[in-house]
Formats: sequence, structure tokens, C-alpha cells
Amino acid sequence: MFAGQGMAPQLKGAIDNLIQSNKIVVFMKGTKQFPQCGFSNTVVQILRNVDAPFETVNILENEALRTGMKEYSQWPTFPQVYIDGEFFGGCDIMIEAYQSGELTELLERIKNE
Ligand SMILES: N[C@@H](CCC(=O)N[C@@H](CS)C(=O)NCC(=O)O)C(=O)O
Repeated sequence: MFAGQGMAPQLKGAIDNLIQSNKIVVFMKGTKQFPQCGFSNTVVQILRNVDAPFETVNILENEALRTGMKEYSQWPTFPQVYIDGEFFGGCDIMIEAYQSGELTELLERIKNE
């Protein structure tokens, strides 16, 4: 199946907009204040630790978004982290990038764009 094939154009447009208007956005289970899954919680804690401003979108509140994001990102699970308009990864990738310093480097690079 081609990416985006089964997705309503309005939904795709809304996702595009969220990703483009926030430097960091996390599609996750629960909210920043109340994560409802350990993987999502880990990502929130990492972003807090690196002091990065970020938005979150609770995919548990919208089943179409939950299904749609898997297709949009071609990634089967949550959290899904977008940085600077691009899909960055899930929890494992975030942990790795945090521990290696790659995340801090990337955030420094895009900070003043
Ligand atoms: N290894 C994954 C862990 C995340 C994961 O396994 N998430 C599951 C359970 S919370 C998930 O989103 N499943 C699909 C769904 O619930 O729709 C990562 O690095 O992000």
C-alpha cells in the first residue's frame, strides 16, 4: 500500500499542519501532564531533561488519528516523535539519541532556525 493511500485528505492536512507548526511534536498515549503509557512517558521525560519545548497530541482521544498516524509515519507504534518537520523515531530511538548526545546536537542545530 502506498503511504497516505487510505487516509482522508483532511486528516493528512491536519497532521501536516501539526508537524509543520511545531518544532517538536509527540504523538503519544496520554498527555504531557498525564502520559498513559511507559514508552510515551519516557519520551516526555527525555524532552524535559534536554529542556526542549514540545507539543503533544493524545492519539487515544481519536481512533482515526491513531490509525492514520501509523500509515502517515509508516511506523506501527506510539510514541512517534517529529522534530523539525521530520519523523525522528519512537521511544527506543529517542533513548539512543539522548544517550549518544545526538539529540542534544540536533536540538542545538535547529534551535535558532
Ligand atoms: N519499541 C517501541 C515501543 C512502543 C510500543 O511498543 N508501543 C505500543 C504499545 S504502547 C503501541 O503503540 N502499539 C500500537 C497501538 O497501541 O496502537 C518504541 O521504541 O517506541
